[in-house]
Amino acid sequence: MKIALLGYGRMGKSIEAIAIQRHHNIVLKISDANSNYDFSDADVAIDFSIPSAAVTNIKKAIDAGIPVVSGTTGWLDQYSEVIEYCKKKDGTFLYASNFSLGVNLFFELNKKLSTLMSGFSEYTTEIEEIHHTQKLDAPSGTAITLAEQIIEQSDYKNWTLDEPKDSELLIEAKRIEGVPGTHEITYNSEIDAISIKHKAHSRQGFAMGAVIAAEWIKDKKGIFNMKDVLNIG
Ligand SMILES: NC(=O)C1=CN([C@@H]2O[C@H](COP(=O)(O)OP(=O)(O)OC[C@H]3O[C@@H](n4cnc5c(N)ncnc54)[C@H](O)[C@@H]3O)[C@@H](O)[C@H]2O)C=CC1
Ligand SMILES: O=C(O)C1=N[C@H](C(=O)O)C[C@H](O)C1
Repeated sequence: MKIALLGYGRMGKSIEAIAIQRHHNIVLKISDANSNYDFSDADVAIDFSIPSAAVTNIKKAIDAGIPVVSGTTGWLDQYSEVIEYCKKKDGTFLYASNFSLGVNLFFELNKKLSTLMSGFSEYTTEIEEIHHTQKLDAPSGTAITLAEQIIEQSDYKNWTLDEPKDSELLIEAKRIEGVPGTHEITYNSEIDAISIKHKAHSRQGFAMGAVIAAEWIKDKKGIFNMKDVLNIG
């Protein structure tokens, strides 16, 4: 498979290493908006860039008729616009806030636990996410997905990074040098606390998941997510 990498930073480089191990070729590497976006050689595009560049990158790949997988976070206020664009152009698009198998299993666990806890108002819920200090967005895309799952099952109406008011679910975003990505959800009462936690040891799981998603999407048409790829949930 011939892959265009839209974004060649920490994730772009990790994806390149895994793609080569799996006998794929990297035919295009984009590092900034002034690069030459010549997709003519590519079967699929993988976007791990920056929040302000993701939408343009995704649309350029769709315009070129190339299926595109995106893991860039921090641009989701434009998600519906991108989905409409992709449908209009009869393109192929897959977004995931987290591509690792472990986090996608964790999403399922989160849904189950939040359903179980929904009847017990003595517990308050909070999410903690920890990432490296170079991360541009807060909270993480993964924490937003976890929060949306909890909100769907509970009386929480939205999430906040600040002191929570009524019906607000607290996400605490910490930045610590070298941390690839840790997410923990805690249900706290006066009597006890229940926590579930996912801790990435490296970027390998994210990169592997992105390559597997690109392999899976290559010859498909439409809008997909990681649940479709992993067939879970
Ligand atoms: N969904 C997932 O599983 C994961 C998502 N991420 C997300 O992926 C994104 C990238 O993460 P990292 O690689 O750690 O960041 P990074 O900062 O190491 O890499 C981003 C790269 O994008 C490049 N860039 C700047 N403007 C660009 C443009 N117009 N087009 C293409 N590239 C451009 C930068 O030069 C940089 O090399 C972030 O949004 C991060 O949150 C990161 C890990 C896992
Ligand atoms: O920026 C990162 O590094 C990560 N970003 C993703 C997110 O925002 O959830 C996924 C992962 O936790 C690493």
